[in-house]
Amino acid sequence: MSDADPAQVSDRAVQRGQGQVGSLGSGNHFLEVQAVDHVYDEPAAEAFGLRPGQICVMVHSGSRGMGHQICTDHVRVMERVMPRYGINVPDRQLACAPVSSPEGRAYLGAMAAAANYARANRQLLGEAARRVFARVVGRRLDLVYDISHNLAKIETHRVDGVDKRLCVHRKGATRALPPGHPDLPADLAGVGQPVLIPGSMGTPSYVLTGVAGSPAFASTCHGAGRAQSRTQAAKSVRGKELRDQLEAQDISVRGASMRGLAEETPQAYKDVSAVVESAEGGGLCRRVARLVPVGVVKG
Ligand SMILES: Nc1nc2c(ncn2[C@@H]2O[C@H](COP(=O)(O)O)[C@@H](O)[C@H]2O)c(=O)[nH]1
Ligand SMILES: [Mn+2]
Repeated sequence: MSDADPAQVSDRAVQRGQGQVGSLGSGNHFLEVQAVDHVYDEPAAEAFGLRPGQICVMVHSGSRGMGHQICTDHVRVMERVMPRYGINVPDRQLACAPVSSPEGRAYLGAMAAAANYARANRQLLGEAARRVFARVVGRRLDLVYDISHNLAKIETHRVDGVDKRLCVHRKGATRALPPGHPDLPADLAGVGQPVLIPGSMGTPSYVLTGVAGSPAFASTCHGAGRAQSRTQAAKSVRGKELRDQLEAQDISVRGASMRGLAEETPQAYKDVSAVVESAEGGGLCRRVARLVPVGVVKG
């Protein structure tokens, strides 16, 4: 993102980022080998380079400790300056300042820097996957799309017939540009932006595309979303038992810890197919392909 302002990133954040670049991270982050098991829209799938039976790699990772530190640093600043702007919030996590204020601009600049770091991080993870695929199966991996989520960006949207500059904050959400959007590269102009909605390590994930007339500022959900807390999930199953169950369904699982695996049990997530159907029904996006897990690495 060209509006990144590295001067707004603290030394502590840089330090945390330096040690982690090229790593997956724990929790819901993953690198998953998947197979395309259903295509809903052949022309769109073809434009994205997807076909039935094809093997893909989906990577979910972000700005790691650097992003976390940036958030901590700037929330602290926001808390301090809120009274100056007459802002009162019920929870400190909602601490904020006007977008155009020095504090608001500083945070947006730091957040854009974190988004660039996250992209570099995913490029390294993608490159590692490419090298393994080239060495082991002699095949190339081509990029379908790389997109951030949990990000605020300044964008232009038409509101009541007038173009407006808005700060669009996508939390638990991702961008879904419709066909013909000026920010799309030429090869995607006729189809729209590829949208990735992962499910869980034991259920399908989806590739969708943005649609015209979205009522959500060209946004949709990013993922099925949790149905159970990590504690509830870890109480419901043991990591080893879960890994055996998934292996019995021909899904290979590698995780940094058994407790971490249990916290990520598929039952801890909502039914991704139902979530995707409602997003499509709500006019936010359109299904292109369904992918099923073959092997998953959890950090
Ligand atoms: N295909 C997989 N999907 C997974 C896995 N672990 C979590 N998830 C899904 O990803 C999203 C992440 O969304 P976020 O907004 O919380 O970052 C989450 O909601 C799940 O639906 C996995 O191992 N494989
Ligand atoms: Mn995420």
